[in-house]
Amino acid sequence: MRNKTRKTDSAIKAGELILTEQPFVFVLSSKEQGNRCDNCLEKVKVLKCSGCQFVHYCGRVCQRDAWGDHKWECANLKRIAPKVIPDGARIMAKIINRLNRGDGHTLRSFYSATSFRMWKDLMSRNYFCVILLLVVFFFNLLRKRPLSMTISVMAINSFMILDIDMNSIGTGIYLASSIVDHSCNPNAVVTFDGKTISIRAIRDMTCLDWNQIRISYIDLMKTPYERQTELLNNYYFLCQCDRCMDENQIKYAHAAKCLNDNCDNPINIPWKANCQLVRKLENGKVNNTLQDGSSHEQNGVDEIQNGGHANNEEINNKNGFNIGESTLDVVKCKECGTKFDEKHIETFVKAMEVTHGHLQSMSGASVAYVDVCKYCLEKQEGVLHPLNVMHAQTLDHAFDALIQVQLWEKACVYAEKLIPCFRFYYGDRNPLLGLLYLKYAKILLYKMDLNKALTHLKQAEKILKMTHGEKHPLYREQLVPLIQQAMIESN
Ligand SMILES: C[S@@+](CC[C@H](N)C(=O)[O-])C[C@H]1O[C@@H](n2cnc3c(N)ncnc32)[C@H](O)[C@@H]1O
Repeated sequence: MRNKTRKTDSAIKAGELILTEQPFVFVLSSKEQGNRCDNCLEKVKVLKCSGCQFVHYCGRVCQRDAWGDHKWECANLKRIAPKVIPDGARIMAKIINRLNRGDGHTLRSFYSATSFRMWKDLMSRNYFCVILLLVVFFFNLLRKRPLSMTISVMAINSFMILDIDMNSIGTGIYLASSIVDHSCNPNAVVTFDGKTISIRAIRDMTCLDWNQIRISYIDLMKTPYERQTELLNNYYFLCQCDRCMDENQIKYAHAAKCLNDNCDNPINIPWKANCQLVRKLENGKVNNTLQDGSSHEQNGVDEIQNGGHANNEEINNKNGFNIGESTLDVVKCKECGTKFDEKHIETFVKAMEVTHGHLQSMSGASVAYVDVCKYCLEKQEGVLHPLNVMHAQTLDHAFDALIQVQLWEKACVYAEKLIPCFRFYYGDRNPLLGLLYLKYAKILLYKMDLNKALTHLKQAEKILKMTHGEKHPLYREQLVPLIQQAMIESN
């Protein structure tokens, strides 16, 4: 596959496209079956394949385009009843089909004019991770090495395909793009137009060195510890990026608001036994610093094998960590000296516990609940720091839920509070921040608050031009017409 690549020897400006590529294999999520075309992933009227009665296409062009891959799948799908096929199984079958056709050793996907990756490169490069994964998860389940190897490579190298609103609609393996490592403070971003992946720089670079390019593999609005755990569990490395090690990220993540209204210093109150905010490596070992300042050390390998969970009770007992005792009566703002008494601490702990419970119950749900979010936000008001990650997550859910039920006024209030949180957790050059500005501006436009709408549309333009490029449908078909509308209406 001759991808659109970029020269490696000249400087790169933020916003430049550095790679665009078609997938080696991909699948549309089963939850999207019947809503989107299985080939171009467009959300349009679709018709079922008359052969397998499972996949849907928007028309003859896509059906013909997909036939090379679907032919084999179609014949096999016909034999399955009921047709409930997990996405993982479907993509796995597609990989096996490609490998049987010999594409694993022949299909080259270029990330520069002369350098490329093939499926077999993924198998060998991720060898350590694959072996680890085999030992931990699959050893007893899958004794056929080639099959389990394929599953491991698939897990580590797959990309979630996102729609225009950054919702997941499928999974794809992109051979060249899979060269890129992770950072929670990335210098490049991934976007999709249908199934086409694009990687753009979001920082200026002196040249294109693929060893230095970093994208984010995960949602960044989490504590460093949660991000590290997710990366450890799914990608088998301990993230030590500057954002994970940033004291500010750790300080604000679970912070209380200072009782002094004129002080915005984050206050750290231990709210949950054994709650960790970051994993640190010291002398090759993971040092889990607890929120109360005490710490314990663990061997990095042990940490990986246990997924970071196995020793929780043991740590708890060892440290004798107990909320409600000595640590709590000394909570005092380091900036202004304001003291927290037992009642304030109890209110904070309660707000954190309530929020934690509700966020967990909403995390798997496809929609957030307005009343639940409002209840949590009332408990958080004046208690949690405005940049506390759980406050940010609640606001995020609340904003989406309010848009669903068209409660525009309240949505605007939450959007205002959400913007600084997005900047803090996602950074200033993140597609989600651009989208937030766009969604907020749409509401402002509807409310005829034209000047403010235009200001926010300009913010969205600045970010989305860099992350998506001017040719992307989000920029061309959504943002530009809204800017034109706002300009015409405000004149
Ligand atoms: C999709 S691959 C990325 C490319 C990989 N470095 C390669 O050459 O194939 C994902 C794997 O790369 C490694 N990786 C990615 N980001 C990393 C980081 N920040 N630190 C350490 N290892 C990382 C992990 O082993 C992870 O499972």
